[in-house]
Amino acid sequence: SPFVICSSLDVTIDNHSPRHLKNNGSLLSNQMITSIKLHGILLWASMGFLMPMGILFIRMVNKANENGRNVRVFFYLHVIFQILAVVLATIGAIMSLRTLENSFNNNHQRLGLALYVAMWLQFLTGIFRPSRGSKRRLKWFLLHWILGTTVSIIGIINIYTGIRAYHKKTSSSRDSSIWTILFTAQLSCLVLFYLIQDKWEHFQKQRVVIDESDHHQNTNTSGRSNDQTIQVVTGNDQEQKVMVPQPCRKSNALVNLFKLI
Ligand code: HEM
Ligand code: HEM
Repeated sequence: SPFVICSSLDVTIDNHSPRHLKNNGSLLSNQMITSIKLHGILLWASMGFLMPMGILFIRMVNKANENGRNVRVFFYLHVIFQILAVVLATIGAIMSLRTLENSFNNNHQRLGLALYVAMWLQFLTGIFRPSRGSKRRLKWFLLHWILGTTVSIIGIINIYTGIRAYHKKTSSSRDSSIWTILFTAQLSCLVLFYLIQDKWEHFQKQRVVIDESDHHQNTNTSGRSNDQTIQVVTGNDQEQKVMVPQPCRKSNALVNLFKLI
């Protein structure tokens, strides 16, 4: 029909113009597809991998030995990964704003734009942090924690919606479902990594704990191995507090915060 001839002519003559994308986006130039792929790869690498990895590294500080060196290594890993994440996402942002439609008429695009802004805000809060122990540090940590976690989670959601948008635009169902599965597999690896590092000391202590209980069974005939008490002598002589040792709870800054409140 004349319409088909006309629109295909349009495509061949005006290959790089975004004009023909307006008709529900089914006709895409090769250049546009390449731009979208590059956009997807950059933002996947940034918000789908580097950013969550950076967060995992700073969480490992809590577990790191008190020798100071490890702590600093994990802090630098946090900063390096977040700098890389911001650089890649910013390149992806500039690229997509220059080559894609800029219509911002769906959630992926609007949420994406908000993410670019929030990510930069987060980066700036990271750089301008008050020193540990100062008054503003607690408020800073709350902001950095909430904004950082939110950006990372919404970033992950936006990668899923991005893969869907890619599928809609290119109508290649096989392509998009495999990327969804791959991304989910990669996220599962990150979660596994988090769980392992969280339990690492526990794994290493397995033998020690068994040895200890053997020791108690041999020496402690009463069978109660945990009957030590600590007596706290207060100013008032009559009043003595008897405290039974509690098993150590793992805590992090947020738990400490709630204890404070
Ligand atoms: C967290 C990561 C991501 C963010 C922040 C993000 C952000 C954006 C933004 C702001 C736009 C609009 C650009 C413009 O029109 O100027 C856009 C469009 C688009 N993005 Fe993403 N994106 C992300 C991940 C992905 C991924 C992994 C893919 C998969 C290939 C993808 C595919 C697309 C597609 C196909 C469009 C075209 C417009 C549409 O129909 O939605 N995005 N993205
Ligand atoms: C967009 C980039 C960034 C994101 C998404 C991010 C995210 C986070 C998150 C979620 C935490 C809390 C981890 C936990 O659960 O304990 C955290 C902690 C921290 N971040 Fe970032 N961060 C970013 C950039 C930076 C930068 C650039 C710096 C410094 C130059 C920085 C310094 C810190 C420090 C010092 C902590 C530990 C605070 C404490 O435990 O007292 N962050 N970050």
